[in-house]
Amino acid sequence: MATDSPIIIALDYPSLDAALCMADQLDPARCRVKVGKELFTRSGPAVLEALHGRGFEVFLDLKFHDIPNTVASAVQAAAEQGVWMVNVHASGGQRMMEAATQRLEQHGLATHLIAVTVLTSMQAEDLADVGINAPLAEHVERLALLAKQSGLRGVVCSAQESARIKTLCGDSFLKVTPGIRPSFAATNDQQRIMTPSQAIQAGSTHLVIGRPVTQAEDPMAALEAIEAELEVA
Ligand SMILES: O=C(O)c1cc(=O)[nH]c(=O)n1[C@@H]1O[C@H](COP(=O)(O)O)[C@@H](O)[C@H]1O
Repeated sequence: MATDSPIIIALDYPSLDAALCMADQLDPARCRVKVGKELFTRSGPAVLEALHGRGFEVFLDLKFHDIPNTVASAVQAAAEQGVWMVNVHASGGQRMMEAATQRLEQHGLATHLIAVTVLTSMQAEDLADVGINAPLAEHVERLALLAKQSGLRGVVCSAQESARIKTLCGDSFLKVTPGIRPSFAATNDQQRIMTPSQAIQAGSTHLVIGRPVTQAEDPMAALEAIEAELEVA
């Protein structure tokens, strides 16, 4: 079932049952879902089949980062399982991203391939620790442009960077933004955050939201509060 909603709910759970318990409270007409490293490592492709069977479009968030051929093959494997979106780390470089893009094209696979720029949990000091002394925003811009030049459909970035990436890479280049914190939610380990409506106004095309919904006492009420906030924005 396709949805127009920009909301992607992160199903960060340690088991298939726990993830499906949450998915069963959600409506595939009102959000997409994201399967990340913990859930996929525990449950494998069965979780994709179960979510597809319930009508959800799935973002498989495994953030591939390896030599070009290995990443291209992993992206192909994800796309052949019918996922709506899959991602790689832009810092894997242009040849890696191009190999993945070309592999999808060669096999006629329509899955959206996007690249992580700088994780939303990171700040400038964290980049400096790994030898990147450019200002954080500049490094995000560099990686977004590299992803675009490599034929990718968009990036994962913080909503704080969406406006600048929109100017540099255009409206149709996807800006998928985690680190979304509605006014009622805790920050947790995220650093570069924005509210849902601020993020959309800044040019984010998709909002990745995990704990503010999945750990809410009433997850559907939390999702509805976010939808209401977006409608009035
Ligand atoms: O690729 C991602 O989805 C991602 C990239 C990033 O820079 N930051 C980030 O938080 N994420 C993911 O987005 C989700 C955010 O979840 P919450 O912090 O619970 O809303 C988690 O599943 C993260 O793995």
